[in-house]
Amino acid sequence: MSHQVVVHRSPELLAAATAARLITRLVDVQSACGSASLVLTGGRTGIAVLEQVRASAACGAVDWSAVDVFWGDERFLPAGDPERNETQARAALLDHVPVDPARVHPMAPSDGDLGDDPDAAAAAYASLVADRLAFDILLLGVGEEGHTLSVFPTSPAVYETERPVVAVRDCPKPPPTRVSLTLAAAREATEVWLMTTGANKAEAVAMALSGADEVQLPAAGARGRERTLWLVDTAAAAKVPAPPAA
Ligand SMILES: O=C(O)[C@H](O)[C@@H](O)[C@H](O)[C@H](O)COP(=O)(O)O
Repeated sequence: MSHQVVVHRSPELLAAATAARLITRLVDVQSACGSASLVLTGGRTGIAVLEQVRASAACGAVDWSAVDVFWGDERFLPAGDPERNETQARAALLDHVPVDPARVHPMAPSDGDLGDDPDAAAAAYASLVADRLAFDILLLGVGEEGHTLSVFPTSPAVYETERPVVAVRDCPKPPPTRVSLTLAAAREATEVWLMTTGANKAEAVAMALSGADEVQLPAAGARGRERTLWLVDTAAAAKVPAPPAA
């Protein structure tokens, strides 16, 4: 399965163009299937795209009541904590579109019914998504050292092949405790979109697109069943090897 790379001239253009792409893709999937499943991520780029979806004149073209919303990973913090990916996604988009609350599936907070137990939160989410992993679109960010979701190089999570969702501890990117889909679970998605900007990501992007091993560069293991799309700005694309001359 090859991957597609789309380069935008700036982070702002990447966010706006990816938002337009996401709206169009959701509309197309809903036209064919009536509903759509979307997995959100955290991080600056992921949230900026959601903000641009909300700002788009085409936002209302999506039947938001027929979108099933999931998260690829979550910071294991109390409900409403401003650092939670859910909190940021709600502020950026979900609180401003008519989603069906029953179809929005956040990962458990650290102060919820499951208690301060990330393993229990991971097991509960694994049960929820077990037979729903064929997500239509799974959005991902990419870290400087090549992490994606909350799967970091050489971490226990990167070796996980049985469970679709795991607890992550001692995460190099704060906060240290998280809940995350595994790469194997992410690969069940129909389309995986990796979105990142900035010169500090150029090395990770180039390594991922040059066949790096997923243990050392987890983003390299993020592939969709039908499509893997890298959405980057010029700075993040700076070290991507030029395609061979036709
Ligand atoms: O919870 C998180 O932080 C994200 O899941 C993480 O994987 C993020 O997407 C990357 O670290 C990129 O973040 P930036 O887009 O802010 O660089």
